Amino acid sequence: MARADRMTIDSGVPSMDLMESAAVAIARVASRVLQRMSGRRVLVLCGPGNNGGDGYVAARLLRAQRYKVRVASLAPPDRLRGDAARAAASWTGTLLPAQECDFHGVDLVIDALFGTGLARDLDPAAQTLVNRLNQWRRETKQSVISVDIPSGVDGTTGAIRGAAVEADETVTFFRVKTGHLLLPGRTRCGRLTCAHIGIRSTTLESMGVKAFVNAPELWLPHLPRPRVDGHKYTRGHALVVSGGASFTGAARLSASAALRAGAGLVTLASPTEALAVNASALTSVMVRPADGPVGLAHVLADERKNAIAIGPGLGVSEASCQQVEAALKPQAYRRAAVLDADALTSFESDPFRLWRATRGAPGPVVMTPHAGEFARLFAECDGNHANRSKLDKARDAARVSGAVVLYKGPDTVVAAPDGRASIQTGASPWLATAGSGDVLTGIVAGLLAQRMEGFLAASCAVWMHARAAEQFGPGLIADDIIATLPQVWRELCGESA
Ligand SMILES: NC(=O)C1=CN([C@@H]2O[C@H](COP(=O)(O)OP(=O)(O)OC[C@H]3O[C@@H](n4cnc5c(N)ncnc54)[C@H](OP(=O)(O)O)[C@@H]3O)[C@@H](O)[C@H]2O)[C@@H](O)CC1
Ligand SMILES: Nc1ncnc2c1ncn2[C@@H]1O[C@H](COP(=O)(O)OP(=O)(O)O)[C@@H](O)[C@H]1O
Ligand SMILES: [K+]
Repeated sequence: MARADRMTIDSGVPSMDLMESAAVAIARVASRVLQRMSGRRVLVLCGPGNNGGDGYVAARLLRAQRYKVRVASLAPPDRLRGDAARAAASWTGTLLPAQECDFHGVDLVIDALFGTGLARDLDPAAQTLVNRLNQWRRETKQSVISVDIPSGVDGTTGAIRGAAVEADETVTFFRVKTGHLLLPGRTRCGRLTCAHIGIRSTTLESMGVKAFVNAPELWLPHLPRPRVDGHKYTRGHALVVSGGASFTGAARLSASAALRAGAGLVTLASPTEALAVNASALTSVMVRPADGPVGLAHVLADERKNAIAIGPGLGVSEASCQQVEAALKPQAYRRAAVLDADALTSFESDPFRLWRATRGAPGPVVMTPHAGEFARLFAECDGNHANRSKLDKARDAARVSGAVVLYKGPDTVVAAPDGRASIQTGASPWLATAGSGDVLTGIVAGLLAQRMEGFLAASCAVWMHARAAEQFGPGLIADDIIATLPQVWRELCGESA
C-alpha cells in the first residue's frame, strides 16, 4: 500500500489529495451511520501518523456538516509530521489528549489511531484506550468506524498487536488488505467498505501482486463447462479411494461431490471387504475393487482416470503411504491428485517422503489440510515466530511440497508454489460439520478431472463449497452441500448452461 501511495504521489497526485479523498469516504460512511441512529455527537481518536491525519480531515468535514465533533489525540499535535501535521493544523475545533477523553454521551467514535503503519504491539497507553473504547461500545451498543483498519490489527497478517478495536464499519482505501481477510483481523472489521481515493489500478501491474480475494473473477474464465459436442469422457474421470468397511462414508461424500462438480464419471476404488456397503449406497458412482497399493495401481492402469482423490476415511498407516505414492507415481500422462485427511497424516513422521512424491507427480497436486493436519505435516512452516500469517504459512508449504496447498478454516487460503494465493471471505460457520471437508476434496477432484489448473480448481472449489453453504443456510450438513451445488452452477453459468 505504501508503494502504491508513493507511485501515485510520484506520478503527480498531491498526497494531501489522497488524504482528503480518504476522509471524504470516511465522512460519508459516518454520516450514513449517524443519520440511521439520529446521532450528532462524534469523537475522533487520532494517532501519530497519517491514519490520524485522515481522522483530523474527517473531523473537519463532519463539523462542516454541523455534527458536534471532538478530536482526541494520542500524540501531542506538535509531534506530528508531514501530511498528518498539515491535517491536524486544519482542525480548529475541540482537541484533547486521548488519555483524558470521555466517551460519555458520544454517538459515534471514529478510530483513526493506527492504520497500515502499525509497526509493533500497541504500547500500554494505546492498549488501555482501545480496551476502554471496546468496553464502551459493548455496553452502549453505539457505533465505531475504523479508518483503514481497526487499530491494533496488523494490516498484513490479521494478527492482533496487543489489543485491537472492535469496529462496526471499516473504511479502507484502494484495495482490501490481507489483514482484513485473515483471522482474527477479519472479526474486528465489521462491515468492510473499500473506497477509491485516486490510486489507479494500473499501479498494481508493476507491483507483481499475487494475493487475491477468492472471487469468481479469479477463475470464472477457466471454469469447465460441458461442450455441445462432448461426451462423458471429455468431462474427465475421477477416482476416489475408499477406506475399509467401517470408514466408507467419507469417500462416498467425496465421490458424489466430484460428480456434482462436473466430472463425467466417478469411480470409487474400494477394498473388497467394503465393496458391498459401498455399492449398495451408491448409484451414479461406479464401484471397483482395489485392495492396498497393488490393487490401486491396477485400477490406475486405466489412463482415462485422470484425477484421483485420496485420504478421506483412508486410515493412518504405511499402506496408506504406499497408496498415496502409487497415486502420485510418475507417468507419461498428467493425472491430477487431491490429498486430504489420512493421506496427509500418514506422512506425519516423514513429510519429506511425501514431498518427494508430490514433487515427482505427473500432474497438479492439491493438498487440503485443516489446521491440525497442517501443523502435523508442515511443522517447519507452522511456527508462530516473526508474526507470520496463515497466508505466509500456506505459501511456504506450497513451496516446500511443490503442490497447491488449500489450508482450510474460516479464512481458507489456497497457495500455489509460484506464490499465487487466494483468501476466502465470509464462509458460513455451518461448514464446520462432519464430512464437509470430504465434500470439498470431491469438488476439487471433480474440477481437476475436467482439467482445470490446480490453483484455480482449488480456489474455485473453496468458493463453490462456501457459496453452497451460504445458499442452503442454517442447519447445513455435508450432504446438503452436494445437493446445493446445482444452484451454485446455475448462478455461475446462468440458466442455459
Ligand atoms: N499518502 C498516504 O500514504 C496515504 C495514507 N493514508 C492513511 O495513512 C495511513 C498510514 O499512515 P502511516 O504510514 O503514517 O502509518 P499509521 O498507520 O498512521 O501509523 C504510523 C504511526 O504510528 C506510530 N506507531 C506505529 N506502531 C506503533 C505502536 N505500536 N505504538 C505507538 N505508535 C506506533 C509510528 O511511529 P514510529 O514507528 O515512528 O514510532 C507512526 O507515527 C493509512 O492507514 C491511511 O489511513 C490515506 O490518507 C491515504 C493516503
Ligand atoms: N468456522 C468456520 N467457518 C467457515 N468454514 C469453516 C469453519 N470451520 C470449518 N470450516 C470449513 O469446513 C470444512 C471442514 O473440513 P474438515 O475439517 O476437513 O472436516 P471433515 O474432516 O469433517 O470433513 C473446511 O472446508 C473448512 O474450511
Ligand atoms: K485505524
